[in-house]
Amino acid sequence: MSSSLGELPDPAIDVRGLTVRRGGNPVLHGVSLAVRAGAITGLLGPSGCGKTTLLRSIVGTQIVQSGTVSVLGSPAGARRLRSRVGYVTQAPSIYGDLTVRRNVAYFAALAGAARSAVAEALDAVGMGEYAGRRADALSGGQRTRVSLACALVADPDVLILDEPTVGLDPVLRAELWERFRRLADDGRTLVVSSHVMDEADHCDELVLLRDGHMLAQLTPAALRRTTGEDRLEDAFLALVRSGPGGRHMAEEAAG
Ligand SMILES: Nc1ncnc2c1ncn2[C@@H]1O[C@H](COP(=O)(O)OP(=O)(O)OP(=O)(O)O)[C@@H](O)[C@H]1O
Repeated sequence: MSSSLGELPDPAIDVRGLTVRRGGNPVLHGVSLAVRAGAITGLLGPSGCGKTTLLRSIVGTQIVQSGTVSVLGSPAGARRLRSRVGYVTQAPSIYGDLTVRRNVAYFAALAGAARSAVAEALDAVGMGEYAGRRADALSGGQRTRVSLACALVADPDVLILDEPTVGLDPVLRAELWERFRRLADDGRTLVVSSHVMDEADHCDELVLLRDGHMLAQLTPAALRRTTGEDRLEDAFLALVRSGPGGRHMAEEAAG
Protein backbone atom coordinates (compact mmCIF):
# COMPACT_ATOMS: atom_id res chain seq x y z
CA MET A 1 0.00 0.00 0.00
CA SER A 2 1.36 3.46 -0.82
CA SER A 3 1.69 5.72 2.18
CA SER A 4 1.94 9.50 2.21
CA LEU A 5 3.97 9.13 5.39
CA GLY A 6 6.91 7.29 3.87
CA GLU A 7 8.79 4.87 6.04
CA LEU A 8 6.74 3.87 9.05
CA PRO A 9 8.09 0.83 10.88
CA ASP A 10 5.96 -2.24 10.29
CA PRO A 11 4.54 -3.45 12.59
CA ALA A 12 3.72 0.05 13.82
CA ILE A 13 2.93 -1.35 17.26
CA ASP A 14 4.59 -4.41 18.73
CA VAL A 15 3.27 -5.83 22.01
CA ARG A 16 5.10 -8.79 23.56
CA GLY A 17 4.16 -10.75 26.65
CA LEU A 18 2.21 -7.85 28.17
CA THR A 19 1.03 -8.53 31.70
CA VAL A 20 -0.86 -5.86 33.64
CA ARG A 21 -2.43 -5.83 37.10
CA ARG A 22 -4.88 -3.16 38.19
CA GLY A 23 -6.05 -2.72 41.75
CA GLY A 24 -4.09 -5.88 42.62
CA ASN A 25 -5.98 -8.00 40.08
CA PRO A 26 -4.54 -9.48 36.91
CA VAL A 27 -6.11 -7.75 33.89
CA LEU A 28 -3.87 -8.70 30.95
CA HIS A 29 -2.10 -12.06 30.87
CA GLY A 30 0.93 -12.12 28.58
CA VAL A 31 -0.74 -10.51 25.55
CA SER A 32 1.33 -10.38 22.33
CA LEU A 33 0.25 -8.76 19.08
CA ALA A 34 1.57 -6.82 16.12
CA VAL A 35 -0.37 -3.91 14.65
CA ARG A 36 0.18 -3.36 10.94
CA ALA A 37 1.09 0.15 9.79
CA GLY A 38 -1.44 1.85 7.50
CA ALA A 39 -4.30 -0.41 8.57
CA ILE A 40 -7.29 -0.38 10.90
CA THR A 41 -6.97 -2.88 13.71
CA GLY A 42 -10.12 -3.53 15.70
CA LEU A 43 -9.72 -4.47 19.35
CA LEU A 44 -12.82 -6.43 20.24
CA GLY A 45 -14.13 -8.20 23.26
CA PRO A 46 -16.76 -8.02 25.98
CA SER A 47 -16.95 -5.27 28.56
CA GLY A 48 -14.18 -5.57 31.15
CA CYS A 49 -11.96 -7.87 29.05
CA GLY A 50 -9.06 -5.40 29.12
CA LYS A 51 -9.41 -3.33 25.93
CA THR A 52 -8.88 0.05 27.60
CA THR A 53 -5.98 -1.34 29.63
CA LEU A 54 -4.29 -2.55 26.45
CA LEU A 55 -4.85 0.82 24.74
CA ARG A 56 -3.44 2.65 27.78
CA SER A 57 -0.39 0.39 27.63
CA ILE A 58 0.12 1.30 23.96
CA VAL A 59 -0.18 5.01 24.71
CA GLY A 60 2.18 4.63 27.68
CA THR A 61 -0.15 5.74 30.47
CA GLN A 62 -0.47 2.30 32.07
CA ILE A 63 1.98 0.80 34.56
CA VAL A 64 2.80 -2.66 33.27
CA GLN A 65 4.15 -5.60 35.26
CA SER A 66 6.04 -7.32 32.46
CA GLY A 67 6.42 -7.46 28.72
CA THR A 68 7.26 -4.77 26.19
CA VAL A 69 5.24 -2.37 24.05
CA SER A 70 6.93 -0.52 21.23
CA VAL A 71 5.27 2.08 19.02
CA LEU A 72 6.89 3.27 15.78
CA GLY A 73 10.11 1.70 17.00
CA SER A 74 10.19 3.47 20.41
CA PRO A 75 9.05 2.31 23.84
CA ALA A 76 5.37 3.22 24.47
CA GLY A 77 5.10 6.65 26.08
CA ALA A 78 8.50 7.85 24.82
CA ARG A 79 8.76 11.63 24.45
CA ARG A 80 9.32 11.44 20.70
CA LEU A 81 5.96 9.70 20.30
CA ARG A 82 3.94 12.50 21.89
CA SER A 83 3.13 14.34 18.67
CA ARG A 84 2.88 11.13 16.64
CA VAL A 85 0.32 9.22 18.68
CA GLY A 86 -3.25 10.46 19.20
CA TYR A 87 -5.42 8.93 21.92
CA VAL A 88 -9.16 9.43 22.29
CA THR A 89 -10.35 8.07 25.61
CA GLN A 90 -13.80 6.64 26.23
CA ALA A 91 -14.76 9.60 28.42
CA PRO A 92 -14.39 12.70 26.23
CA SER A 93 -11.68 14.96 27.65
CA ILE A 94 -12.60 18.46 26.53
CA TYR A 95 -12.99 21.77 28.34
CA GLY A 96 -16.66 22.44 29.12
CA ASP A 97 -16.22 26.19 29.50
CA LEU A 98 -14.65 26.62 26.06
CA THR A 99 -16.43 26.62 22.75
CA VAL A 100 -16.08 23.65 20.47
CA ARG A 101 -13.82 25.67 18.15
CA ARG A 102 -11.54 26.81 20.98
CA ASN A 103 -11.20 23.29 22.31
CA VAL A 104 -9.94 22.08 18.94
CA ALA A 105 -7.83 25.23 18.40
CA TYR A 106 -6.11 24.55 21.73
CA PHE A 107 -5.02 21.09 20.59
CA ALA A 108 -4.08 22.49 17.18
CA ALA A 109 -1.80 25.04 18.89
CA LEU A 110 -0.19 22.34 21.05
CA ALA A 111 0.53 20.31 17.92
CA GLY A 112 1.68 23.30 15.87
CA ALA A 113 -1.10 22.66 13.34
CA ALA A 114 -2.33 25.28 10.87
CA ARG A 115 -5.46 27.24 11.88
CA SER A 116 -7.28 25.86 8.84
CA ALA A 117 -6.89 22.39 10.36
CA VAL A 118 -9.42 23.30 13.08
CA ALA A 119 -12.37 23.72 10.71
CA GLU A 120 -11.26 20.65 8.76
CA ALA A 121 -11.17 18.48 11.89
CA LEU A 122 -14.59 19.74 12.99
CA ASP A 123 -16.09 19.06 9.56
CA ALA A 124 -14.54 15.59 9.59
CA VAL A 125 -16.58 14.67 12.66
CA GLY A 126 -19.71 16.54 11.55
CA MET A 127 -19.39 19.23 14.23
CA GLY A 128 -18.73 22.28 12.05
CA GLU A 129 -22.14 23.78 12.75
CA TYR A 130 -21.54 23.60 16.52
CA ALA A 131 -18.17 25.38 16.41
CA GLY A 132 -19.40 28.37 18.44
CA ARG A 133 -21.21 26.37 21.13
CA ARG A 134 -19.79 25.83 24.63
CA ALA A 135 -18.72 22.24 25.06
CA ASP A 136 -20.75 21.81 28.25
CA ALA A 137 -23.90 22.38 26.19
CA LEU A 138 -23.30 19.35 23.97
CA SER A 139 -24.75 15.86 24.07
CA GLY A 140 -22.53 12.90 25.00
CA GLY A 141 -22.11 11.81 21.39
CA GLN A 142 -21.26 15.36 20.32
CA ARG A 143 -18.59 15.59 23.03
CA THR A 144 -17.11 12.32 21.81
CA ARG A 145 -16.89 13.79 18.33
CA VAL A 146 -15.21 16.97 19.55
CA SER A 147 -12.72 14.83 21.46
CA LEU A 148 -12.01 12.97 18.24
CA ALA A 149 -11.55 16.28 16.37
CA CYS A 150 -8.99 17.31 19.03
CA ALA A 151 -6.97 14.19 18.16
CA LEU A 152 -7.45 14.49 14.39
CA VAL A 153 -6.31 18.12 14.29
CA ALA A 154 -2.78 17.07 15.32
CA ASP A 155 -2.63 14.69 12.34
CA PRO A 156 -0.89 11.88 14.25
CA ASP A 157 0.66 8.85 12.55
CA VAL A 158 -0.99 6.50 15.03
CA LEU A 159 -4.54 6.96 16.32
CA ILE A 160 -5.74 5.02 19.33
CA LEU A 161 -9.51 5.26 19.67
CA ASP A 162 -11.39 3.80 22.63
CA GLU A 163 -14.96 3.03 21.57
CA PRO A 164 -15.22 6.14 19.38
CA THR A 165 -18.63 5.31 17.92
CA VAL A 166 -20.55 4.61 21.14
CA GLY A 167 -23.75 6.63 21.32
CA LEU A 168 -23.60 7.81 17.72
CA ASP A 169 -26.42 7.33 15.25
CA PRO A 170 -25.88 4.90 12.36
CA VAL A 171 -25.30 7.64 9.76
CA LEU A 172 -22.58 9.28 11.83
CA ARG A 173 -21.03 5.94 12.65
CA ALA A 174 -20.83 5.12 8.96
CA GLU A 175 -19.29 8.52 8.20
CA LEU A 176 -16.69 8.11 10.93
CA TRP A 177 -15.70 4.67 9.67
CA GLU A 178 -15.30 6.16 6.18
CA ARG A 179 -13.08 8.79 7.71
CA PHE A 180 -11.02 6.15 9.52
CA ARG A 181 -10.65 4.26 6.24
CA ARG A 182 -9.33 7.37 4.45
CA LEU A 183 -6.82 7.94 7.26
CA ALA A 184 -5.58 4.36 6.96
CA ASP A 185 -5.41 4.63 3.15
CA ASP A 186 -3.22 7.68 3.72
CA GLY A 187 -0.83 5.60 5.80
CA ARG A 188 -2.09 6.26 9.32
CA THR A 189 -2.28 3.37 11.73
CA LEU A 190 -5.54 3.06 13.66
CA VAL A 191 -6.41 0.91 16.63
CA VAL A 192 -10.12 1.11 17.40
CA SER A 193 -11.76 -0.66 20.31
CA SER A 194 -15.35 -1.75 20.33
CA HIS A 195 -17.53 -4.25 22.12
CA VAL A 196 -19.89 -4.35 19.13
CA MET A 197 -18.88 -7.06 16.69
CA ASP A 198 -20.87 -5.31 13.93
CA GLU A 199 -18.05 -2.81 13.69
CA ALA A 200 -15.47 -5.51 13.05
CA ASP A 201 -16.19 -5.59 9.33
CA HIS A 202 -14.77 -2.08 8.99
CA CYS A 203 -11.39 -3.32 10.21
CA ASP A 204 -8.51 -4.90 8.30
CA GLU A 205 -7.45 -6.99 11.28
CA LEU A 206 -9.12 -8.03 14.48
CA VAL A 207 -7.60 -8.61 17.88
CA LEU A 208 -10.05 -10.60 19.96
CA LEU A 209 -9.69 -10.36 23.72
CA ARG A 210 -11.46 -12.23 26.48
CA ASP A 211 -10.79 -12.05 30.21
CA GLY A 212 -7.41 -10.47 29.57
CA HIS A 213 -6.28 -13.20 27.18
CA MET A 214 -5.85 -12.75 23.47
CA LEU A 215 -8.06 -15.25 21.68
CA ALA A 216 -6.81 -14.49 18.18
CA GLN A 217 -5.47 -11.90 15.80
CA LEU A 218 -6.88 -12.39 12.32
CA THR A 219 -8.85 -10.76 9.49
CA PRO A 220 -12.68 -10.73 9.52
CA ALA A 221 -12.58 -13.15 6.57
CA ALA A 222 -10.30 -15.56 8.45
CA LEU A 223 -12.58 -15.38 11.50
CA ARG A 224 -15.55 -16.38 9.33
CA ARG A 225 -13.57 -19.10 7.60
CA THR A 226 -12.26 -20.59 10.84
CA THR A 227 -15.60 -20.74 12.57
CA GLY A 228 -17.90 -21.28 9.58
CA GLU A 229 -20.09 -18.48 10.92
CA ASP A 230 -21.14 -15.57 8.72
CA ARG A 231 -22.19 -13.15 11.46
CA LEU A 232 -19.08 -11.93 13.26
CA GLU A 233 -20.93 -11.93 16.57
CA ASP A 234 -21.61 -15.66 16.14
CA ALA A 235 -18.07 -16.22 14.92
CA PHE A 236 -16.65 -14.63 18.08
CA LEU A 237 -18.88 -16.80 20.24
CA ALA A 238 -17.89 -19.91 18.30
CA LEU A 239 -14.23 -19.07 18.83
CA VAL A 240 -14.77 -18.58 22.56
CA ARG A 241 -16.64 -21.86 22.85
CA SER A 242 -14.03 -23.80 20.91
CA GLY A 243 -11.52 -22.94 23.67
CA PRO A 244 -7.78 -23.24 23.23
CA GLY A 245 -8.26 -25.53 20.23
CA GLY A 246 -10.25 -22.78 18.55
CA ARG A 247 -7.45 -20.37 19.23
CA HIS A 248 -5.07 -22.73 17.51
CA MET A 249 -7.42 -23.04 14.53
CA ALA A 250 -7.68 -19.25 14.32
CA GLU A 251 -3.89 -18.90 14.31
CA GLU A 252 -3.65 -21.39 11.46
CA ALA A 253 -6.34 -19.56 9.48
CA ALA A 254 -4.64 -16.23 10.09
CA GLY A 255 -1.17 -17.49 9.35
N1 LIG B 1 -8.59 1.75 37.98
C1 LIG B 1 -8.81 0.44 38.11
N2 LIG B 1 -8.51 -0.23 39.24
C2 LIG B 1 -8.71 -1.55 39.36
N3 LIG B 1 -9.24 -2.31 38.38
C3 LIG B 1 -9.57 -1.70 37.24
C4 LIG B 1 -9.37 -0.31 37.03
N4 LIG B 1 -9.79 0.00 35.79
C5 LIG B 1 -10.23 -1.14 35.25
N5 LIG B 1 -10.10 -2.16 36.10
C6 LIG B 1 -10.48 -3.56 35.86
O1 LIG B 1 -9.66 -4.06 34.81
C7 LIG B 1 -10.42 -4.91 33.95
C8 LIG B 1 -10.27 -4.45 32.52
O2 LIG B 1 -10.84 -3.15 32.40
P1 LIG B 1 -10.81 -2.36 31.03
O3 LIG B 1 -11.35 -0.98 31.29
O4 LIG B 1 -9.46 -2.47 30.43
O5 LIG B 1 -11.84 -3.23 30.16
P2 LIG B 1 -12.60 -2.87 28.80
O6 LIG B 1 -12.52 -4.12 27.97
O7 LIG B 1 -12.05 -1.62 28.22
O8 LIG B 1 -14.09 -2.65 29.29
P3 LIG B 1 -15.28 -1.73 28.68
O9 LIG B 1 -15.61 -2.29 27.32
O10 LIG B 1 -16.38 -1.92 29.67
O11 LIG B 1 -14.74 -0.33 28.64
C9 LIG B 1 -11.85 -4.89 34.47
O12 LIG B 1 -12.04 -6.07 35.22
C10 LIG B 1 -11.90 -3.68 35.36
O13 LIG B 1 -12.81 -3.88 36.41
